[in-house]
Amino acid sequence: MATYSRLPGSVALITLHNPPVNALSAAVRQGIVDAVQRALKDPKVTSVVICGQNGKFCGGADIREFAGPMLGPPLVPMIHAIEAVDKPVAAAIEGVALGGGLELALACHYRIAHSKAVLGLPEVTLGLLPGAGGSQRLPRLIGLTAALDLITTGRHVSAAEALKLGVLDQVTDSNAVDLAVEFVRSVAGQPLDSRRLSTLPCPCPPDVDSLLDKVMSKVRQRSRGALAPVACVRALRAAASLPYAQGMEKERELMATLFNSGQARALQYAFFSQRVVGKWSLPSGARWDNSTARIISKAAVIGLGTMGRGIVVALALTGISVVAVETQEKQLAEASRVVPAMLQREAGRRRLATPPGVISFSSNLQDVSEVELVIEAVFEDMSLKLQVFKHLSSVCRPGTLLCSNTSGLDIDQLAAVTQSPGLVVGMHFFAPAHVMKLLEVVYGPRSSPEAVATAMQLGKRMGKVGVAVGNCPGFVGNRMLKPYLEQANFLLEEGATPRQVDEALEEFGFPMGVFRMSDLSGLDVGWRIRKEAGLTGPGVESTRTRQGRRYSPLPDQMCEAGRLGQKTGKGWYQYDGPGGRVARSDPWVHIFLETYRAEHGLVARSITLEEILERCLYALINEGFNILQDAVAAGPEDIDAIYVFGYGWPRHRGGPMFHADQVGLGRILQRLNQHSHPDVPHLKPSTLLRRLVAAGSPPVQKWREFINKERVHSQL
Ligand SMILES: CC/C=C\CC(=O)SCCNC(=O)CCNC(=O)[C@H](O)C(C)(C)COP(=O)(O)OP(=O)(O)OC[C@H]1O[C@@H](n2cnc3c(N)ncnc32)[C@H](O)[C@@H]1OP(=O)(O)O
Repeated sequence: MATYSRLPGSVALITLHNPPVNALSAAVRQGIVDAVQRALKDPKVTSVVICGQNGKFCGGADIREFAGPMLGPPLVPMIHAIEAVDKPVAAAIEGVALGGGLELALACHYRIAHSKAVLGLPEVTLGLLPGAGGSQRLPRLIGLTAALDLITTGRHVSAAEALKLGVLDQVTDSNAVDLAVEFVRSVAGQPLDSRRLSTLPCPCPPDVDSLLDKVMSKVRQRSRGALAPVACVRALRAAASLPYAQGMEKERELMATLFNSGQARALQYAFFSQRVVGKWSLPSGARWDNSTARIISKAAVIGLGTMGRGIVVALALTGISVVAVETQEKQLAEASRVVPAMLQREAGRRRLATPPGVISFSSNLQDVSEVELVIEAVFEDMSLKLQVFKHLSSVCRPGTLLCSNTSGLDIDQLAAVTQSPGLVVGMHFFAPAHVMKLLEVVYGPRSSPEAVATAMQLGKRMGKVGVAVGNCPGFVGNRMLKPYLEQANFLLEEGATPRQVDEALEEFGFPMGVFRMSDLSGLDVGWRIRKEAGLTGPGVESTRTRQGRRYSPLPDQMCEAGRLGQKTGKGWYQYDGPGGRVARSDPWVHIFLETYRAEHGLVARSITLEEILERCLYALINEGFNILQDAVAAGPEDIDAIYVFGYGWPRHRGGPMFHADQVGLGRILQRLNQHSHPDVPHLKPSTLLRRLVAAGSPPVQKWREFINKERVHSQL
């Protein structure tokens, strides 16, 4: 709702009440409509201030209402009515003015904000555009060029930047509501025509068409199939070329198309998934709201390879003092040189004046004795990690949390060699660790709630999306990746080319197809893991069935030929040289594949894009169902957040489990059955998938409840 009060000196104060962010729900909109009417009718009122309760102006339209029928007064006429008021109206912006919240402020005649406020039109991130006049008013206020940037990226800006851009009239370090009240009193009675943004022309650069074309091609390239950024540019083209009323008509038309698109639903689901994963729970009953996190101020990182360096930077950026340990002198010297530069660069990118944390470098493990938390990031080798954990357990003071950045090794085994297994968890970062948003927090059967809570809290401080997951080989992300990679290799055996597979996946929306990705991360990573698993290496027979399952030796043979990817200048593609980035098809690979097929009596067939997507994605999704069934992930949102934030799954497709829901569980089951083969266990439909289909394919939002019920009745 919204409350109305009259302050001394003829100012009406309208306050939005809808915790936690004063979203514009039906009740709030109704409250605003009523309060504005009251202010208009009251002859003693000469000016109006709109603010939000509890230091938050407004977080925009109530996203939860998008799923249901439209109730209450619509936003657009409400906003028009505010602009039309013949008494000065000011928005007093504290906390946030986002989306519909900023659009409400743009309808006000003046905008005054607290210096800590954050403003923006993030609708594009929800698959929408600023559809309450924002796409037409903002460019009229700050010019087309700046509006294109804010609206197509959805980025949040500080009050200082908003003032510079001209979004705000004044910024204060003290109370924004008091200042706004004082301000509107001082302008009461002054003409308002020039303050109504809908009446102003849109300031455009002379080469407006070429600017719009350039931005359009940039968003198309960046958004890989997302509809909203393209619609945003179209709406801004209308603002630049049409009178306001016609521009609004275009905005309405574009919004209607977006609003009903599957992409908007997927992006809104992704918004809530990100929040759901923060409310973690463990099978033991420990949860985010009944477990206490420790506040870490001093940490250590062991191992300064690529991952370790990124983790050091991520920690230091939060203001934590870091002891960075590397026992190999050459690697230590290089890290001591490179890490401070990385830190400086990242601090600059985040607009921090100086990096807040202090880093000390050491080659001596003894130097971690005083820290509160250690993150081990040594080579992915179990015996080495066990040695490090044993050593840490004796060096660190009692109560120190010991974390491993392993990408899939057994956390419980590591915990077992320490004196306090309850204080051991996995903190699986993604490269580059100071940039990538995902953090898998892996709990073993003995990990304490405090250890999980501390790792999750630390992730949040580092700006990560932390997802608590159970302990199993590969955890969630890499466990699901295995069948995906496997299918991609099988497709090559059957007649596809790396480019064909990659193009299908990139068209789906991945930033990189599986083979380009593999070239980037290095083919030797998987090779080492397969050797450790006894799947390849000296003495292993070169057959296409290993350990009782279909196996493709193709990637092993690539490694044996020295083709390790970008670092060697050759992998599934060829590059300009070692470290080259531009992938070109390589005739060598085509001959290699033909020779391989001939040797194994395989006849290449033509493979459709549909088959590529089905086999790669449905194999991955099927493993997702197995993971839910095994309670390694608490719900589909956890898996989807992992894939969106760590594995390049296109956000406008919500995540693999959301995608399964959109495609239809019955269809996924039917296609898995079709592609299934006795020696490819990954394609055998999961029991959970079968049970969901048998239960009438409930929507993804109901799966958590369904799984819990099935578990109670021991059906899973
Ligand atoms: C005609 C259409 C016109 C306009 C369209 C729109 O306005 S679309 C909405 C545009 N607004 C946004 O995109 C803002 C979304 N919210 C945020 O970015 C953040 O929540 C915010 C406001 C920066 C606060 O961040 P913080 O980290 O402090 O909190 P958190 O994100 O955990 O949110 C707290 C709870 O509030 C819920 N919530 C936030 N915004 C909205 C919203 N606009 N509608 C509904 N609910 C919202 C959020 O889900 C959290 O609730 P929880 O129960 O914990 O999930």
